[in-house]
Amino acid sequence: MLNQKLNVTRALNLEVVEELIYALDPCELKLDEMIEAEPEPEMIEGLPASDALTPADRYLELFEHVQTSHIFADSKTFPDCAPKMDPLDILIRYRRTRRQPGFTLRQFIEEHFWLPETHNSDYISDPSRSLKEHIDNLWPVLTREPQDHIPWSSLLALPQAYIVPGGRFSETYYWDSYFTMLGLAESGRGDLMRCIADNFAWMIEKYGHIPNGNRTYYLGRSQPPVFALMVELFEEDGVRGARRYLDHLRQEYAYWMDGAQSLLLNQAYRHTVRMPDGSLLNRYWDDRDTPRDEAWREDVETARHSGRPANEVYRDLRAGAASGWDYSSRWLRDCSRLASIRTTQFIPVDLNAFLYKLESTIANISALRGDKYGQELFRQKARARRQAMTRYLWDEESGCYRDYDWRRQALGLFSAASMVPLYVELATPEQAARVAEAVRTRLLTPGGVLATEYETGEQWDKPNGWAPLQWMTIQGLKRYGHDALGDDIAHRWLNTVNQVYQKQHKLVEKYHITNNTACEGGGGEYPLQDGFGWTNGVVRRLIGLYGEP
Ligand SMILES: OC[C@H]1O[C@H](O[C@H]2O[C@H](CO)[C@@H](O)[C@H](O)[C@H]2O)[C@H](O)[C@@H](O)[C@@H]1O
Repeated sequence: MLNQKLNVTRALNLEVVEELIYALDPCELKLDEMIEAEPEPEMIEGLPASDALTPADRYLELFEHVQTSHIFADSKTFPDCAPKMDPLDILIRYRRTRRQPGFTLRQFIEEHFWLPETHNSDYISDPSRSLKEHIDNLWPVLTREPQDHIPWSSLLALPQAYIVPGGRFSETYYWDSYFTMLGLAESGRGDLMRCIADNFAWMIEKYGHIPNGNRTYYLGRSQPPVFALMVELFEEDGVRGARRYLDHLRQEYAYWMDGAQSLLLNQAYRHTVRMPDGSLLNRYWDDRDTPRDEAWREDVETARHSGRPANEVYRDLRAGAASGWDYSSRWLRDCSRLASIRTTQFIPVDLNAFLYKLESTIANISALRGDKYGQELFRQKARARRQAMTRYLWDEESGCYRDYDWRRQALGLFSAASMVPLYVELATPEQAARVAEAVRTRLLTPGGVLATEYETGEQWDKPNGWAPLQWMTIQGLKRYGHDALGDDIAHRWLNTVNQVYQKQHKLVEKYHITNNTACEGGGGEYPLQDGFGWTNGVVRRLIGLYGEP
């Protein structure tokens, strides 16, 4: 039996190796060039560890049967179920019994799996509490203590406590955590901030990068790289010890730049793209090109109507999830069709601004440690990235940053991502003034700043406003002296969140912000979620700065 299990595990790993090899777009990098560029051992290093198979890998046709049978309304429910016994035994039992009279899938699943707990679903908020009190009282509800890993479950155990967003999101999320930490600092929870950062440092050591979230099915990708901003937050808020993360920052950088040195002009490999002038910029990527476990039904459906090779669509959907903007007109060739998604063909302005911050932070901490060589090396990388961004992502005519479609060699859409270069202070004062004007005239609404100008039915588009985008816009503007606009947006956003809180006594993931009366946001592939980690974080920070609305 043991040998049998080992063979299955090996077979699955080989499948992943093959996936990685064939998943590379031949137009981007030919196979023999790739082998020359990346020696074999390094490629194998990028694979998930053998104990990190996803539920789709483990349950094979049982997984597909569950996802297609609609026994759970949300595609994420089954991947989050923990098995009651060895998955291989479950699969064997399934194969043996599925055609027998009286077999029902729902009953089989309930007998063999623990369904996910919804920790905060029984939380009742106290309407007499102010917004600030409500948020401070919610931190313990959204906190998960380190726990033993349930064998074969998709949840990756973490060494320290962490905050989850809430609702269906019962695991930690990379970029959410930074915006959550802003509020934790304001609530005097430096202890939790440290735990969260240590968890991410631990994941860098264990997996070589910070995954989208602590689930096996999130290991193939990361999310907007904000670890450097977390480290900086420590210094600002007096939590000592930011310097000890230098090695982790450098390791995260190596993940994002993997393969870059061997790229010829116009070639791409994983997250890196060599531009026509020889400069290097980055894109979002996922090492897999299969339907996402947590959105399996949706992805299969999208690919079916795309008229494109399914694996290409899956990769672009996964890369879109890595961007944190899942989904948005930013990644679509045709704004009315998710199937036209081309995330891997875009050089995103926010991703490159975050990497500029990472390079600058490595340079700064190297200087503090007396490493002059490291300091100059990373200063130079940051300078080069800023130049390349100005060349390819800056739109002089409309005065804003835009994503760049490197395959078509054309600018993409303007969005609130244009504010990230201001947030990380890579824009010139002249560029910042023009971006401020573009935001004021094109994205400002009664309730805050829109993600984009386009109404597509996707959640990272009009009419939705999101907490992380408000925060980076407010602070980005203020960093360049546009205080009046920044303060105005802060008040609009506080008012939005408070209006809904007064009626419903909860904070949510995103808001509909185009009308004078704010309401809950919508759109996208899953229903609106309550909680909500990053909204709480940003609002708590703004209350500290501006007072209660
Ligand atoms: O289940 C679908 C997708 O859900 C996540 O994305 C959304 O929620 C995250 C947690 O708040 C947030 O970080 C992201 O910006 C949202 O769009 C998840 O991150 C995706 O990977 C997943 O496929």
